[in-house]
Amino acid sequence: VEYEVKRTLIQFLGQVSGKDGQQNSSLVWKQDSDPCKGTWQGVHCDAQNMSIKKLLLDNLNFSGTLDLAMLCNLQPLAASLTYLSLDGNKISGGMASEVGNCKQLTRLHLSGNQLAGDLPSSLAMLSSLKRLDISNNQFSGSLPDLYRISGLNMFLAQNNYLGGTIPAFEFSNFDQFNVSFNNFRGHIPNVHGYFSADSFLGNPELCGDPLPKNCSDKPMPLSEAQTSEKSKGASKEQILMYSGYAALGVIIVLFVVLKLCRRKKGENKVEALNNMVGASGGGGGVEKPRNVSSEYKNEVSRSEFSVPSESGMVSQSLVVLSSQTAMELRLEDLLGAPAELIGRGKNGSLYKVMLDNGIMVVVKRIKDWTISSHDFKQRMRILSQAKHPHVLPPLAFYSSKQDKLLVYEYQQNGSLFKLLHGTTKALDWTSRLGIAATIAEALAFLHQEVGHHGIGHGNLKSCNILLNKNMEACISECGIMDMDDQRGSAFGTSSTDGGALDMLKGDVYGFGVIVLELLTGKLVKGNGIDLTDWVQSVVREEWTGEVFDKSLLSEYASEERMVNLLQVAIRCVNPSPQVRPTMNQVALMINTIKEEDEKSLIYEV
Ligand SMILES: Nc1ncnc2c1ncn2[C@@H]1O[C@H](COP(=O)(O)OP(=O)(O)OP(=O)(O)O)[C@@H](O)[C@H]1O
Repeated sequence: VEYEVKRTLIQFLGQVSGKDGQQNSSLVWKQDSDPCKGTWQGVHCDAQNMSIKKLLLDNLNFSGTLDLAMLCNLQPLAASLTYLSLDGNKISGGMASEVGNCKQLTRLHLSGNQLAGDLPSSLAMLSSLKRLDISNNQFSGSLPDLYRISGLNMFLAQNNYLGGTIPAFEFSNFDQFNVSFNNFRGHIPNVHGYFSADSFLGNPELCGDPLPKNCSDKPMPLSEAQTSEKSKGASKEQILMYSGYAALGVIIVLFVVLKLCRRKKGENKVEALNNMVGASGGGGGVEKPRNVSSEYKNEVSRSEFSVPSESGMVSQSLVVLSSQTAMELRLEDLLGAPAELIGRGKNGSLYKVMLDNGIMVVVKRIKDWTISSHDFKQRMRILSQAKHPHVLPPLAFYSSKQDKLLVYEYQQNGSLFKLLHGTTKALDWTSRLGIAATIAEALAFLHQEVGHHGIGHGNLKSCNILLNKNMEACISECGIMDMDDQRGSAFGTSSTDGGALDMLKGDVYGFGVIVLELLTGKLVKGNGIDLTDWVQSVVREEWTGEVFDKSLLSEYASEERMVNLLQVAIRCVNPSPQVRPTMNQVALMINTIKEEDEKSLIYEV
């Protein structure tokens, strides 16, 4: 291999690894050795002509900058390199236009880095390219003409800030295609059924099949509305149309006021969701939807739908996360539907909303959460991807500076809190143990899937454990509370520690308290007594038997296994977060108890 090629590769490695020109400790690329003799890790050569074919440098914790110009400007290298992979590092910088010189590239994998800036138009000149993965970066701007690359069969660009419209790709050529969670807008070109909504979700201004959002319902973005009006001026037709709208608006306002007044009647505290978002939209940013079917919706969306984002320029709308749900959920549907306030916690308010199509959802409104829209969007994306049968996913969300709305499916069987402390028949031991095992497993899953993103549940308590239609426990409202907001002392975490680990250990504490509720049947704060303190003091006095719910003892449930479960709970609520087990360990311990319980039942039968 030529001296110049080796020198360039060593320089490239120095830059991209972020070791200030020094070699990454795990890789030994030396000028006096030959990259094609197997000593340069990550370098693969063409055995016949000893040219560099592949650079595979995934997950090496690189934190430098990407200099594609350096690689692709060196003719002998550009002429042989077919595969460049740098997935899963922390590389910053952008994609230099010189990438277009690496004409032999068939695979370019840059996923999971911090690359930013526009994609160069020269990318579309890589006519041999088959697989392009730029997902999970911070790329922005519009897509180059990638549809021109006839052999491209994988394009992954999810989780960036890419915008503009999606060009008419020949989707039948692709086995993978994903542009979800970007800022793409407009009509999705015909995918001919090759890809589902999952490939396009999380682009608030994108519409059409396979997304549930019809393009005809799409509100015109404020910026576009403003510029088009400014540039063209109002035509006669427009003036007529707007005065028509105004007259219609007055009628609709009267109609809505009348309707709301009627609805106010009765004991139920019914509120219209549009009022609540109206508060946040007070800052301005009124925008007219192009074509909304009913008059009522038209009014609602006209006055409340569009709330300016932080930038004040781009309109915000509901981001639908779940393609499974058959409903065409739109913000105006939510705002127009009757909403009943069913909870007002420290996190925000909760509304039960009956949609036009008869589906019941709940909308959690969180006010003044200091998370940026971008971080919130990322968080929602991550959470929506952590799918588990016992974790209730958000169906959709909406974000403005003051308000965050989260939509969940309504669970008609209520919460574990109600089940334990309400008036219904007491739960038996097997059901309680089953619930503990289910929650432990679901929470362990959540921690494993999203914990490394610094996300945990954050507010685990028995009213956030809901019972689905099969009466199985599901964890709800995951990840919508920051550690900073958490009840530090109650969760036994010090606010100074912070960080993801604390969040997870806070969840372990919350879980421990739920198990104590299951075992004792007592409220967490009943008559001013803290359940955790009470249990610990009773156990210290060696009166453990006194802790358990009397109805369990009379059932002749195994006290031994109840004590085992109690011990797990006590470990979870240890005042020192570091000493608490992980949720994975907890799930294993509880499963063992459950298995023993099941065995004993079989034995008894
Ligand atoms: N998806 C849902 N379906 C049915 N009931 C729900 C749903 N989500 C929450 N609830 C119930 O609605 C009530 C109010 O919920 P809310 O989240 O406002 O209370 P909270 O959890 O105490 O508040 P916070 O989360 O702010 O601490 C609770 O009893 C809860 O169990």
